[in-house]
Amino acid sequence: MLVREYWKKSFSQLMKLFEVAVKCRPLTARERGRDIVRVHNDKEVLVLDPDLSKDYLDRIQNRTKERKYTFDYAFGPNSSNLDVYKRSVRSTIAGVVQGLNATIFAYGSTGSGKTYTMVGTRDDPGLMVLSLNTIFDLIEKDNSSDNFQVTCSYLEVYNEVIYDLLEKSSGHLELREDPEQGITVAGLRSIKVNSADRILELLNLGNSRRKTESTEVNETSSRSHAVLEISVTRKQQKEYPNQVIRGKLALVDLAGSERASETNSGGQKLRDGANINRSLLALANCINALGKQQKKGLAYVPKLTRILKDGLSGNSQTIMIATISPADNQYHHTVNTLKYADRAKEIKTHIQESYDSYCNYMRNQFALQTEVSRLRKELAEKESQLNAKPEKAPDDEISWLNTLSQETSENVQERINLQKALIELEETNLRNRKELQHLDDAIAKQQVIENDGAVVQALQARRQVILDNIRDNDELGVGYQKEIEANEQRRCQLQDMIDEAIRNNGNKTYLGILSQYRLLGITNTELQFEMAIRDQIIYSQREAQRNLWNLLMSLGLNEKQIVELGAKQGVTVEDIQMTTPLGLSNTTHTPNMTDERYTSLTRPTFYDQSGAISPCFFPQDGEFSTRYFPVETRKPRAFFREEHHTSYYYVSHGLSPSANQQCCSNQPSSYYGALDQQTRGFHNSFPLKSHHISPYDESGDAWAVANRKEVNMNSYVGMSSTWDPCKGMATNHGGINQGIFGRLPVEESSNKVNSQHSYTKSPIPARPSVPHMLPSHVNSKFKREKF
Ligand SMILES: Nc1ncnc2c1ncn2[C@@H]1O[C@H](COP(=O)(O)OP(=O)(O)OP(=O)(O)O)[C@@H](O)[C@H]1O
Repeated sequence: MLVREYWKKSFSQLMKLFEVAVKCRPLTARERGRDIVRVHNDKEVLVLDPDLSKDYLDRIQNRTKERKYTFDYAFGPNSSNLDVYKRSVRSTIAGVVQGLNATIFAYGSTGSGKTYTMVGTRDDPGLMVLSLNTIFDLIEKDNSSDNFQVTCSYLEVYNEVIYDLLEKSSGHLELREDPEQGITVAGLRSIKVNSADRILELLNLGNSRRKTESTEVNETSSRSHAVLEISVTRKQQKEYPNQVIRGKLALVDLAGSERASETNSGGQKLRDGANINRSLLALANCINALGKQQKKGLAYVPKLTRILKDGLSGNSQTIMIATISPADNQYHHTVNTLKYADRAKEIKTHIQESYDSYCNYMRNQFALQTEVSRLRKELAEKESQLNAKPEKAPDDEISWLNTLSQETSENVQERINLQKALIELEETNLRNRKELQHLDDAIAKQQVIENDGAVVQALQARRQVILDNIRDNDELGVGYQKEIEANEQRRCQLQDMIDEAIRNNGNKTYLGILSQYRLLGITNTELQFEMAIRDQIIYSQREAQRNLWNLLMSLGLNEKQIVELGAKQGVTVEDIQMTTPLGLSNTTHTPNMTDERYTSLTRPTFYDQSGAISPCFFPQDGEFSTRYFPVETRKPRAFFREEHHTSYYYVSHGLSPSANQQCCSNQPSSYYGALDQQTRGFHNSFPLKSHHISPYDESGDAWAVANRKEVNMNSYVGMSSTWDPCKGMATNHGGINQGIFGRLPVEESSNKVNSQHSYTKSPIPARPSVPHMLPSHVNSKFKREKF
């Protein structure tokens, strides 16, 4: 398959960029405990309460410690490494041969089976060996006549020091930032491999050099993170002769995720534990920033995160294999691992968000690059003309022009880089501030409700790291700002020189192009920057609006009172959920606030299973649908859009979105795509997978539920005119289609969306907070002039 086609295909599989699999190992011969883990439907993991004495009453009153989670894949104790590989990993490996990056890492507490899963045994080879087998198979079957080279390196990170596991007595290795290759480990041995046969041997050799300790939980517990990197270099012969494509696959066997205190360690081991956890925390942050560029100025980025940067960012595919033990005495570790893996599912949302901005960014970049290369070509032509006719332009003049052209080009490039860095910094800071708010919420919730000292301490430590990052980023931003000012000064000087030369020199065309080139470069950069700032301002204003709502509600006012109070002052107060559809509708849409469901703490927001607010939904009413599809019909349909997203969900009962015609069946249909105001059409839409009539359809009305797996795992989008999905009962919405975006409960048989954590049952404690302001170092020129 051509690389281009592969990319097209892989974009459609974008939502598979991050997947979570859980693998439960069998009880070992030494373990005498009870098996408390059950795997259902290849996706669900049920952890039973280790306390057998809990009775039926405890169970129905939800007092047991039984926990249930759903993942992309779940494997029980009878699954072999090959089973795990075939279902969850194999499809990813094909991408590596086509030049994509992928990271597969095993996460779990000590003794849960990480090394077994990654390395395996002769009878049950692990993911490292199986992946290499596939790579060689694919290369053998490739009929493109391209040349391939496969190399492996194997390193460990122990206490923030890097060692080469393929070297007998490796010293400490250093990380280097290479402008072409990104982050590299200086002096790391990279072995050319021609077949997968040797790899298990090499891995075993490497593993025997890993730092292991006997902890209370595991006799030979790995105290380090081990990274096997397989690099596939493909030299193309036909499509783009001699173009080299590199795909990297990182297979990571992390150190045990248990807390230092849990392994009963002290001294050196305690320090190991701290470093292991620091790396894990950073890895989690890095994964959370998936799809983003490397963020500048983070206070400290641990080695493991830096090493894995390429494989965790951009459009790399990442698979997390969470390993658990079925033993009852491992209950806490098992639940902690599953909770962490469950949280990792949120990463998909980030990917979607960053993909949208990534697409915009790529479009701008492409336009800019095309323009720049056109002008470069013109410049080169003019230069060759000048060289060909030296009598018309003396040598010193040509060299002066060359220098001027070179400096102009550097000045433009520097400006682009600085603006890009500043934008990235702003994005990092926004994310940091958002996380800070979440942490404040979580700390408040812990202090008020659950009062778990250890959790509060961990949250506060994380809070401090974020605060440090914000401070460092602010300082860095001021530095960038100064560099931009210097760049601007140089730009003015260069412009003066060009203007002067145009006035005095006959070679006007050349200088004119140079000037145009410089101007276009700057204009493009500024446009890009302006767009990013605009996005940020819109985002910040929404945040500020939300914060103000929280603030007002924490003072004991409910929404109705706030709206009335505003009306008395002649101020129109918009609902917190309200977001004007960008350029699509001028009418203000406000949900019916007199509805008795919307009392002060019961916002029409859904909460996910951890109690955090799930991505906001954006309801659109029937009027909006009619605007786009004026054909009179009784079939309800609705469009809705998530906040900060430009694409819309279309949900209908038996109506196609494109032709506004009856679908072949009377099933609920749901699509994801873009609305066009001009043509009033729904473009580039694609149907959402496996929509089905669910138990929510009880009302007999059009409550369509679409599995949004491609977009955000486990989230569902739907609509109804007479059905309240939160209460699980029929209700009267006065004929208005209600757009809902939420998560399904674990038990699909329940007929409520998110019944366990619906807004009526778990309100998030009110938190006084101040509106978020733009960081002070945002380019003040844009702030003043444009907004
Ligand atoms: N699927 C499995 N089938 C049989 N035995 C297994 C399986 N998974 C793990 N084991 C056994 O469980 C024990 C612990 O496994 P392993 O060393 O892989 O754990 P680990 O998570 O890497 O631990 P640590 O973090 O302490 O290094 C080993 O004896 C291993 O052989």
